[in-house]
Amino acid sequence: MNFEIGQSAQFSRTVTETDFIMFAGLSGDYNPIHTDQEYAENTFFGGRISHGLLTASMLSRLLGMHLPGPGSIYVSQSLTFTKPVYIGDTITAYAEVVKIDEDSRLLTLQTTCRNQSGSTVLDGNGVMKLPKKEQG
Ligand SMILES: C[C@@H](O)CC(=O)SCCNC(=O)CCNC(=O)[C@H](O)C(C)(C)COP(=O)(O)OP(=O)(O)OC[C@H]1O[C@@H](n2cnc3c(N)ncnc32)[C@H](O)[C@@H]1OP(=O)(O)O
Repeated sequence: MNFEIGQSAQFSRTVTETDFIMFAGLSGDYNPIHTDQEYAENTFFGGRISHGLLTASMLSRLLGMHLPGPGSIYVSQSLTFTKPVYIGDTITAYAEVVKIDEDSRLLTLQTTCRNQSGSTVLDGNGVMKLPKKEQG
């Protein structure tokens, strides 16, 4: 396996209102904290916040496309949503290899998402199974 402890990858994107609407349609989760401005403004959060799994979907892209990348499959992912994500926030998803099990072809990555202020909004660990050598 051509991976090493400490190897990392990241990318950033800005969350839009369209993301909220499309994710609500895709998932069927129309929770008013995401979809109803008036409702959300009257909560502790002061406005609509991202679906937690919309933010987490950035990890899917990071692990599936970058590290370990295409051909790998998700085995597990822990998620702690530490701060809300708002429309217009620029989120950086980051993954770092923390464990390599050559025999079982399992890679464990520490995964975080941070906002433009550097605050962690999501934290967890992902485990990915790598394809056999002959599969790529
Ligand atoms: C399944 C989907 O439909 C729902 C989602 O995906 S929600 C999106 C993902 N989650 C988040 O974005 C949460 C991010 N994390 C946080 O904001 C905080 O870590 C926390 C609020 C979860 C916990 O903060 P903490 O300070 O440790 O805990 P408190 O319990 O003291 O809460 C702080 C204030 O938050 C208010 N609050 C909690 N839950 C709700 C809620 N469902 N709606 C509105 N407000 C909520 C809580 O009232 C506290 O405010 P208070 O003035 O102190 O009472």
